Amino acid sequence: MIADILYHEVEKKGPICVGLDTDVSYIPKNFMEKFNTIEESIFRFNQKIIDATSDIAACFKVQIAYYEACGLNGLMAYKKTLEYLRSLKLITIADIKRGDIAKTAEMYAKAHFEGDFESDYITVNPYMGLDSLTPYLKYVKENQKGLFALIRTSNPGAEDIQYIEDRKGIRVYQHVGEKLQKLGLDFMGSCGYSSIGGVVGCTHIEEGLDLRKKLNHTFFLIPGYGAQGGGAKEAAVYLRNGNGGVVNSSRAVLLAYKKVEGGENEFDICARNEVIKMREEIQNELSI
Ligand SMILES: O=c1ccn([C@@H]2O[C@H](COP(=O)(O)O)[C@@H](O)[C@H]2O)c(=O)[nH]1
Repeated sequence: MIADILYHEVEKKGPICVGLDTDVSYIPKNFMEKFNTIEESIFRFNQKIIDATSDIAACFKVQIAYYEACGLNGLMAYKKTLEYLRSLKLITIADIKRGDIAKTAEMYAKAHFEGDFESDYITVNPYMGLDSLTPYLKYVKENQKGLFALIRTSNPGAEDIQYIEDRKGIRVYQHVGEKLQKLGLDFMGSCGYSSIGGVVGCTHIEEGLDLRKKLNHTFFLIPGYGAQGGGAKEAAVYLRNGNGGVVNSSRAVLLAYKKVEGGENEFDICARNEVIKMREEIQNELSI
């Protein structure tokens, strides 16, 4: 099960997921100019970030929107980035947030679990219902693939729909989390977590405590660190003995060089230092 592989990566390296949300405007000008195409600039930038962090990051999340925004050039960079990560046996999460009727989901599964854009995990939006997840499950069972399904997202507007309560005061996201955990019981790894994971933002500490307690077999992908205001305190509540989740940071890592004088010439080292700092902050919080 992919959950076991990710669990062991976290054990070895700590719970950090590096987010490769590579907006071309983040690439330092002098680096960008070394290459003839946007595709090559994006890919080579990612490659430097990956090489600088692969020993301290449990996994890498590639957010497809940043690549789609650059058209075919971007998608080529996306494909090459995933291939590079997989060639180094690093765990990949394709942040594609798909959600559609089962027949269409079948095509999304084929597109992102096989072929040009193959990834270990993909993110899905389960708010269309559990039938929209069914086509992915055969890949989870037979091909060591995994899902991270949205539960309680990190954005302020998460409250608009995810906080709607039933008559007993139970919120929509709590129902979603419980349904996903139940579905995940058929895909349990020996580590005690399922390959059907959940996305929970580290921007709200109270929800974190409750979710960690109730969803004891759900491995979490935890965005919201850094640029969205989440910190070690909020992220740590989702972890158990330092495991059971990976904390994503994208902008704070990719743009770390902007905080250092002359940093654009060593953006990869700045990214590495940011990951080390983040890992230390979370570890300190866990040891309190
Ligand atoms: O609830 C969610 C779900 C996904 N994301 C994604 O995570 C990263 C966050 O990027 P930062 O730059 O570290 O803020 C981004 O790819 C989002 O699409 C999320 O933020 N919240």
